[in-house]
Amino acid sequence: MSGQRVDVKVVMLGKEFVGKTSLVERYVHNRFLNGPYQNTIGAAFVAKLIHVGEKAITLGIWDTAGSERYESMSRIYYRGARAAVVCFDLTDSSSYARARFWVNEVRNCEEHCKIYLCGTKSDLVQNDRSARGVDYHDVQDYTDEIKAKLFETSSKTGQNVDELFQIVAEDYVNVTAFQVMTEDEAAVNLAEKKKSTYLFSCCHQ
Ligand SMILES: Nc1nc2c(ncn2[C@@H]2O[C@H](COP(=O)(O)OP(=O)(O)OP(=O)(O)O)[C@@H](O)[C@H]2O)c(=O)[nH]1
Repeated sequence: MSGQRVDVKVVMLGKEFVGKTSLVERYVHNRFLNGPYQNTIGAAFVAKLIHVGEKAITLGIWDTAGSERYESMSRIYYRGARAAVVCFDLTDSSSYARARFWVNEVRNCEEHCKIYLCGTKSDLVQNDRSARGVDYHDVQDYTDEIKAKLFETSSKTGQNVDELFQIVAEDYVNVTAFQVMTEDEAAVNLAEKKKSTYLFSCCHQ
């Protein structure tokens, strides 16, 4: 993948063991690795081409290490990101507290980075509702407050995984289209302004 042009930098953030790598594995390779847990060291990069309508764009996904040992390194990876997928494990309330930490970090440092909160391992809470450690409504309220989007995913079953990254890509395309539009509008306004300034100055000479 080296040298590949990336349109959108996406960073995966969240406490260790919440399932960031599994989410990327499911999305990019459509598989769920059942073997023993291996923590990410530093970060891993993968690129994926995705279509939004007629438009093809490449997501460059940085999967960071969740261990607090690598916290300062993770900061390097969200620099310049347009989307942050901030993950927490739906069965583990401490991982939700950690997710809020990352949300604050990103909001303070990257004003153009959109935030997607992702509650992982939804298969575990679907099978056993008492396993849920994070209240859905609390998270939804927080998501609204920070103007983010919320997904509950399972990398095991694949639930909502493609949908999450598709929305990331769509939001990017829409925001870019909006920026182009406003830039075009600004150019028109400027041209209009120049014309009227010219008329004004002609009439008053
Ligand atoms: N049941 C279930 N288990 C999951 C799911 N996603 C991940 N896991 C398991 O959770 C453990 C941690 O998953 P990882 O994807 O390695 O977690 P991570 O967030 O990348 O961890 P770090 O690399 O340490 O930051 C593994 O044992 C996975 O098999 C899921 O959707 N459902």
